[in-house]
Order: sequence, then structure tokens, then C-alpha cells
Amino acid sequence: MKSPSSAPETAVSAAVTVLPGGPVRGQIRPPGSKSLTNRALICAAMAEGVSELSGALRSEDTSVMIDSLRQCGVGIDVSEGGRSLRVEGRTGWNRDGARRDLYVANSGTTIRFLAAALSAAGGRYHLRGVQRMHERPISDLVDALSSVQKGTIECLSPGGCPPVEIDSRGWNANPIRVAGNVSSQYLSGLMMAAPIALADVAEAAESRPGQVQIDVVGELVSRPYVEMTAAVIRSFGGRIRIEDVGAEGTKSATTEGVSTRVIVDGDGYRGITYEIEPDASAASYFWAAAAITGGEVTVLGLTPQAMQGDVGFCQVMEQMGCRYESGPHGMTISGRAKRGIDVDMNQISDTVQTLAVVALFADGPTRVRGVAHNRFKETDRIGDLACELRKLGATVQEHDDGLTIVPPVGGVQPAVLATYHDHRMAMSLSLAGLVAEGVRVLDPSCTGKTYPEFFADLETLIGRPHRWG
Ligand SMILES: O=C(O)C1=C[C@@H](OP(=O)(O)O)[C@@H](O)[C@H](O)C1
Ligand SMILES: C=C(OP(=O)(O)O)C(=O)O
Repeated sequence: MKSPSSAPETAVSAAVTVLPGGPVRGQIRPPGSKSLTNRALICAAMAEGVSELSGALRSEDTSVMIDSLRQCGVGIDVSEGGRSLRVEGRTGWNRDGARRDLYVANSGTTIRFLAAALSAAGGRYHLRGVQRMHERPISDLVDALSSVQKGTIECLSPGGCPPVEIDSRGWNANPIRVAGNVSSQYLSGLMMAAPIALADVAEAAESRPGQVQIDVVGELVSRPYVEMTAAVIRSFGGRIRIEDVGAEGTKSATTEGVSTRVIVDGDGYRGITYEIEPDASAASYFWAAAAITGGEVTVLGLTPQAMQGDVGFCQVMEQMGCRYESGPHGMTISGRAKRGIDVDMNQISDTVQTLAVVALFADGPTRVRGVAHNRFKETDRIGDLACELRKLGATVQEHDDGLTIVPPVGGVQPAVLATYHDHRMAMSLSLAGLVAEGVRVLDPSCTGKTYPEFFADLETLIGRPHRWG
């Protein structure tokens, strides 16, 4: 067994068992938001001037973004253990015009945001990742880009998946139509790319649009991330507005089938000083630790006004019977989550796995709706999640858009749980061990995608070591 001090933060261990004990009580500040770090990096990289980002996340998803931008000629200095990033805007951008081979591991934000930004900036790029990345769809974004981009862009794997090959001379057309039912990251990528297409960075562009209009056709999932994108764009000096089509006065012949319209103008990004919030999806594991054990956990640095929709997980815990309080410094969950609930998680889909584990300890079934798009993430987060919950003794029904979880009669059973290279599978499933004996979680180092120090931080919060191996 490794003690907390001997376990390196990215320990490569075959398995981890979180040991049962009393109620979890304490305060914790998770690392910076992945979503905000990768958005700020894109805007800063394409800005005029220098940006200073503080509170950034250091993890695989942000490292592949930093490495890719550096390969394109962007100067990025990393300090304070990865928390501070100094980004020299577009001065060195793609000077030699060579084809860049960019590796993005399994980071959806990186490949979707970069594909759009690089298409707008112009140049030749090959974007590739791990095997699972080559199974995650990107064709809705690539189709949207190919309709506005001079040059070529194509998906190289069957089913419209990466690698993506780009040979672009910038954008010259309008409006862009994009589907939003598989991932909101396509729209976010286009939104962040639009100011780049409007600015001088597009040296290769044969002509530049004066304004960019992006129309989302049909359903848009994970909406809070789109608001977050707009907020980050505005912070970096971009001008953007989002209209819900269908609202009074917005319907016309040009809005047929369109649910959301985004209009971007202005002349690009400006370098700024920017502070990144702690990661709200990561915070969900600590709130859940309180909810499962009947303890009390305050997550510092987050408020209900945070830019991340996943702070909404606290309201879900409240629905299940916890007490939820917020103050200027943090958000607190206390008491046990006793009630099973029926909940639409479309807007906070990264917390479905966390909720599923809390649901194992409730006194009735929990039905999760609205997350069909969870099948396209690091793994199939409906089918594979159901499989692991059943190993713990739950009765689980899979639906097209989610799942129903009936808690195990007689309590959660000991089990060895697979994690499918999915950081959220490892972080959420391990929490079952806070109450139940013998919950062994395989490949814990997969948390490195967004939270390399997760198990070390959890040990600190619960005040006892995990069993490794
Ligand atoms: O834009 C973002 O930063 C994200 C959007 C969400 O993806 P989808 O829009 O695919 O649901 C979320 O799951 C992901 O972790 C981060
Ligand atoms: C879905 C996720 O990541 P991404 O799509 O950015 O790879 C996630 O972090 O849960």
C-alpha cells in the first residue's frame, strides 16, 4: 500500500480502492477549469499582444492544447506548476507555412476548438489523437467549416471522425450552418474562430467576411458551454451575440430549422490578464462525497454565478435531499442524498456519472434524461456506465437518452470496476468506496486527462489514505 505522500500525483497504479469511513467533512479548491483554460488559450493565442492566464489547469487536455499552439509558433511560458500561462499572441503564427502534425490525445475541446481556429487562421494541419478520438464524431463541424473555408478540410476516419486534414486559406463565406445535437463544442469552436476569420491573422485569406453569422440547425446540447464561450470571447475583446430563434420576433424565412443564431463582428482578440475559475465538473466529486456519506463539503472558488453550468450539480443534490448553501467564497453540500429523482441532465452532462454513483445510495430509483450525446464522449457514458453500476449490484435500465438506476437491495456490493480510459468513470466510481467495502477501480491514472491530482486531493479531503495496487 502506498501512503499519500509516497503516491506521486500521476501514480501509474493498476488500481485504487477508496476505503470506507465516516462522513466526509472539509473544504477543497479543485484545479482550474479545463473548459475555461482551453478557451482562454485559443483566444490568447490569436490575440494581438500578450495574455497572462492565472488559475489554469495543468492536465493532459490542456497540455495537448499548449503543445499544439506552440507547434504553430505561439509562445507560451508555463509557471507556478502549470497554473500561470503567459501567451504571446499571434506574433509567431505559422511563419513558415509548413504542414503541422498536431496530436490531441482524447481532448474533444482541443480538436474541435483547434480545427475551427486553424481553418479560420489558414495553413496546413493534420489533427490526430488516440484510437477513441478517431471514433468521436467531428463531421458536423468539418461540414460547417468546409462550407465557409477556402481550400480543403476532411475527416480521415469512417463515420466522420478524426484525423482531420486541413489546407485552408481562411474563410470567405457566410452564414455558417452547424448541427448542435451531438456536441456543443462544434458551435463553441466556430464562435471562437469567427473573430480570427475577421482579424488580420488570416494572412492567407483571399477575402475576409465583415461579420460572421452562425446558425445552429435543430437541437443544441450542453447550452451553458456556449454561454461560457461567448463570455470568454467578450473578455478578449471579441463582439458576439446569441439569439434564441423562435423567441418573439426572431422567426423569418431565413430561420427555418434554426434554433440558435450567433452573430460575431469586430476585429479580433486583444491580449488580457485573465483569471480561470476552479473546475466545476471536478467539484461535483467532492459534493457527491458529502452527499453519499452525509458529511459536509465546501468547494472554494465557485459560486452560483460561475461561468460553468456544472455548478448546477448542487441543485441536483438538493433535489435528492441534501442541504445546499452558497456564499461569496464557495458552495457547500451537506447531509445525505436520500431521494431518487427524475432529472434532465442535458445542460450538465459531465456530472451524470457523479449523480449515478450518488443514486446508488438513495432510497428509490433515479431516472437521468436528455443525455443521448453522452455516448460520444471518452467512452459510451450510458452503456459503459450501466455496465459498471450493475457490477455494484444496481439494477440499471438503459434508454436512448439516459438511464434508470435502481439502488442495490442490501447495499452496494464489492466489485472491480473498469474505467474505459475515461477520467470521469474513475473519479465517480471510486466514490462508491467511501461507503461500501471492496470497490476497486482500475487504471486510476486515467484521471490525468483533466485532474492528475484527483486521488491525492480526495485523500486530503477524507483524511485517510486509499489502498493502491
Ligand atoms: O465546451 C466544453 O468545454 C465542453 C462541452 C461539453 O461537451 P459536449 O458539448 O460535447 O456535451 C463537455 O462534455 C466537455 O467536457 C467540455
Ligand atoms: C467530455 C469531456 O471531454 P472532451 O469532450 O473535452 O474530451 C469531459 O471532460 O468529460
